[in-house]
Amino acid sequence: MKIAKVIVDVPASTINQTFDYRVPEKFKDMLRVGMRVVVPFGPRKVMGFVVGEAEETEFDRVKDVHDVLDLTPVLTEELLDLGKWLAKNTISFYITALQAMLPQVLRAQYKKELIRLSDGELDEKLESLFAGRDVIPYEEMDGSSVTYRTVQQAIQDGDIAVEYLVKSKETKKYVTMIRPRRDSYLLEEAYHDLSGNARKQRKLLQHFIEAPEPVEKQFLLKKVQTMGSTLKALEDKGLLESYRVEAYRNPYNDDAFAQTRPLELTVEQKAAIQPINQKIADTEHEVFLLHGVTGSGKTEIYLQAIQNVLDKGEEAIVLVPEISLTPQMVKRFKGRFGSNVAVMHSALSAGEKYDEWRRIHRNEVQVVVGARSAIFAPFENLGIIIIDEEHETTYKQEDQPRYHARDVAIQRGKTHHCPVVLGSATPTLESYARGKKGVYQMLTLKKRTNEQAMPEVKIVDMRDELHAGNRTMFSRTLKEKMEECIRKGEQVVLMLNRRGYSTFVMCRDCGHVKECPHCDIALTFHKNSSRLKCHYCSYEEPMPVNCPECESDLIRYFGTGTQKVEEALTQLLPEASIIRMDVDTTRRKGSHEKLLTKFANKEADILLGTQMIAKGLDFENVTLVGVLTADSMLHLPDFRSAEKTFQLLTQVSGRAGRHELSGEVVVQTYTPDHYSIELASTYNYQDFFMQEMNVRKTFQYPPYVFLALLTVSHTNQVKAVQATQKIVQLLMKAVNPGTTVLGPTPSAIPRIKDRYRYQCMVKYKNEPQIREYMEKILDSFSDNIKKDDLQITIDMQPYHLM
Ligand SMILES: Nc1ncnc2c1ncn2[C@@H]1O[C@H](COP(=O)(O)OP(=O)(O)OP(=O)(O)O)[C@@H](O)[C@H]1O
Ligand SMILES: [Zn+2]
Ligand SMILES: [Zn+2]
Repeated sequence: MKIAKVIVDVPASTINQTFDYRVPEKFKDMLRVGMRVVVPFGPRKVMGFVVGEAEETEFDRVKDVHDVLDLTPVLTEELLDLGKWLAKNTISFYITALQAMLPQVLRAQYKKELIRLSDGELDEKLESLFAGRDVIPYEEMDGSSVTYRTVQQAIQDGDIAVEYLVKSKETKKYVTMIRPRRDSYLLEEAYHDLSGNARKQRKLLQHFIEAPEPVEKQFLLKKVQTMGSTLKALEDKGLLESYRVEAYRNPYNDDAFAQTRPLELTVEQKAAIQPINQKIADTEHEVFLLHGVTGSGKTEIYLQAIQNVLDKGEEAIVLVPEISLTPQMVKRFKGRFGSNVAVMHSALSAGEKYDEWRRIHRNEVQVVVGARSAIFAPFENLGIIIIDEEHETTYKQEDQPRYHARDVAIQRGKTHHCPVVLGSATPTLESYARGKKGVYQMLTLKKRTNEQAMPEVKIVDMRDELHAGNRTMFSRTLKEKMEECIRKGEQVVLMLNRRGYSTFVMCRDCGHVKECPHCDIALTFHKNSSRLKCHYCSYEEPMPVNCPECESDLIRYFGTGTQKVEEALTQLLPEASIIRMDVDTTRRKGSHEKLLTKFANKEADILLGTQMIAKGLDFENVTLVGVLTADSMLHLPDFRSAEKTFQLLTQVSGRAGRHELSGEVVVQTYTPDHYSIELASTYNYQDFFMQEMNVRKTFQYPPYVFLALLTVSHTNQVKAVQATQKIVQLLMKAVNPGTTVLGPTPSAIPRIKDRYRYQCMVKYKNEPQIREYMEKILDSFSDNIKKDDLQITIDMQPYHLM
């Protein structure tokens, strides 16, 4: 490569373009498109991606590429193109889009090191460079007589490695291995020659006489219970040698998963998988919407379709929502495909994520199961993309680039000519409408695989409870059913629908609510520390003893936290054992898994939790599901609140009676007549869809229109309003007559971190140039953004209208 076209890591509006850099001789043969480089940019050196190459450049003064960070490209040509598409669609910088596709380790700050892998003799100059050390800073090479060529040769020979050290230090991991340098009989001779005092040395030799295979140093030292110096003595005698190898951090022990075999599909499943298999066989793109009730065997369809793809020598991406990426879920995929599966989710450390990514990058696995960002897995022969629980809002990224994984999946599916399967018991209105129109091909599973009816749902009106003198948070029905269930030795799942609820603090005398001084939102009470915290800016203060307004001491916290429910539950059913699962009890790594295993082993009668227990869990002994507050989401300022309520109730009801035992559900609510609650209780998706579509039509919301949300923020309220006002005017002038431009309106949270927030909402049916308008707006405000600390965020597919 002579001239590299580079996208530099400087996110500013004028810099969505490539810059030419000359490739110095030493990099000419190895530099390729898709690698990361370090280039001079103004006075600084910055990271960049090589996105193209040329023989010559039209510019006179072109600087040199300073350094190359990768030995193989980290982004394929397809991903480079996808990045361009992503940037354009989400109105982001190209560099931001490219960064989003890589694991964090490759995005962060870096420092390079040379690592010695071999204890054998190196090139003379290299030897003097290392000067007895195992690791040296890369820069030392620059001042030395060692050529780049020599280093590259040594890397190829496996004698040394280049390592990018990230601030977090979580890059590759190396382990030291020990192996014998002599044949067994020679070791045996040496064994007898050793003096009787050298007991540990003899033990070490003994080990290799019995088992000549290389073994990890740590393991060996532990086994023989000796120190490195003993080992060193044997190395010095030329009997053993040590060397370093790269180790993957595999968070899952693959051997621990019992192998599973494909199940004989039911008639319904067969009918559903057939069209998918056809597209796989024909190498054709199509989007399928797999609409199957909970427990209808969608996952088994995914597994078998993936098997087909693997048989064809191709690869598969499976997206599952973060919270259903449970050990149970991992087990289903690892059980079928073993170590051929990489798992990517946020609970992994940066290093673990990087390792999983590299296993994909090096074609060591063919299947990835992961949360949202796994959609960028660097596979080159994709045969299928599956999005489970396609209705989950976590598939939308809420930072730049604000993409929806579904759109990215479809884009990649088109490029790779492969099917995309969207699965759900409660598809989004958008997807279902597309299914009805034939844009997506609809596949339906109406029955559970166990042929059981869906669990019966009983709605309890909590107002009646109050009238009858029951002031607890448990209805009489729920209490009775829980008692009965536990008596029979079966288990209960209790969900507290907390979204929209928080444990805020209010004065009973004057009604004063403690708010964050920097954000217009109530502070949340944290019982453990007895402090009030803001969830938007991390502000905190101690819980007041008296009301700051009226001095009354009747200041109390309100709302129903899981802790509070647990306490009440213990009073109600003192003999029942409870596992509480919420953000607090699952913060530590692995605790989520531990709690679920405990429940699966029937070590508790009741699993009490927030939304996180509604999804994907499959316990055979659960026969009762209780929902404490079905309607707490309904009153949020969100046009999807009815849809989300319907989805959540359906999902959580689906946890009961999934195996031999039949199940029951009790839903407590203050609005029993709301259609989302009523229709969820009869599993009537069709009617819900029709009703909700009417609502969306009346109020002009998706899927009838597209939305774009601009949020403007500034520390000065007037400036925020004025800028928004101007944006509204600019847009009004540009758009079609059928398009609505709303604003300026204060955002649902009007102030965060002392910044006032106003918004402008665009509702449109057909605006082919809407993205250009948005870019123009950003351009016209670029001075205010740079110099006056104005912020404008644009979301082309808003989910949080906050
Ligand atoms: N063909 C089959 N024969 C027998 N059992 C099956 C079959 N397919 C799936 N199952 C079993 O039925 C249960 C439910 O299946 P699965 O979890 O795949 O459903 P699902 O539609 O993905 O459920 P959910 O949407 O609730 O997560 C599982 O225990 C699974 O092992
Ligand atoms: Zn008061
Ligand atoms: Zn705050």
